[in-house]
Amino acid sequence: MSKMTPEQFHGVRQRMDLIADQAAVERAFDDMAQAIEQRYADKDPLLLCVVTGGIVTAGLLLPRLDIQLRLDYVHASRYRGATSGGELHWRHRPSEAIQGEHVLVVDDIFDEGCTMAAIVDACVADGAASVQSVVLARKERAHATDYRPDIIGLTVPDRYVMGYGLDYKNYFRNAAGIYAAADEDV
Ligand SMILES: O=P(O)(O)OC[C@H]1O[C@H](OP(=O)(O)OP(=O)(O)O)[C@H](O)[C@@H]1O
Ligand SMILES: Nc1nc2[nH]cnc2c(=O)[nH]1
Repeated sequence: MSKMTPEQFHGVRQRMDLIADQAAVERAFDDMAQAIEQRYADKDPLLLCVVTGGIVTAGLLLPRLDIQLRLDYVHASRYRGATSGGELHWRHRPSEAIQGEHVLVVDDIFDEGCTMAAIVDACVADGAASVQSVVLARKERAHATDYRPDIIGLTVPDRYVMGYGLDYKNYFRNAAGIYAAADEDV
């Protein structure tokens, strides 16, 4: 995994713009959790975290959910440390575990939408009883698919965003807010 120098890291941090502060993001998580509880109270869903970016979203949702549920993960990535997407690479697809389940796919962002659409299609192909999705953020842009997530925390501008699990060149996933990279850094 490639590294940034401290000078590069601090430069990106100084230039980035705040999109949603910690309080706004935490409120979005409360709303997402409420929507999930309403849909899945009696369904014993299988939450499917999309690694890596979805880890923080799943981790902040789980303790807010007071319902019977289980957790598994898929690992599918298009960006792989870059700021524009490419082909989807599957690294973990738990096909057998998905058969007959009410699956809720959990990810950090719906941008072009290709990643989520492909994961949802894969779950259907693997025999899920139902498949819905939740994302922390949806980008305000035209998407490359007709598929839309069922539950969306925040809408963010069409800029490269980071924080709360979203990376910039593998860094900033731990930022406690959602930030947009400056044009010169994208
Ligand atoms: O809507 P799309 O344009 O398809 O992009 C969304 C995907 O991009 C990011 O993953 P990425 O491929 O960067 O991998 P990561 O989870 O390791 O960050 C993000 O976590 C979503 O899964
Ligand atoms: N970190 C990050 N990952 C993405 N994947 C697709 N779009 C984005 C984005 O704006 N930021």
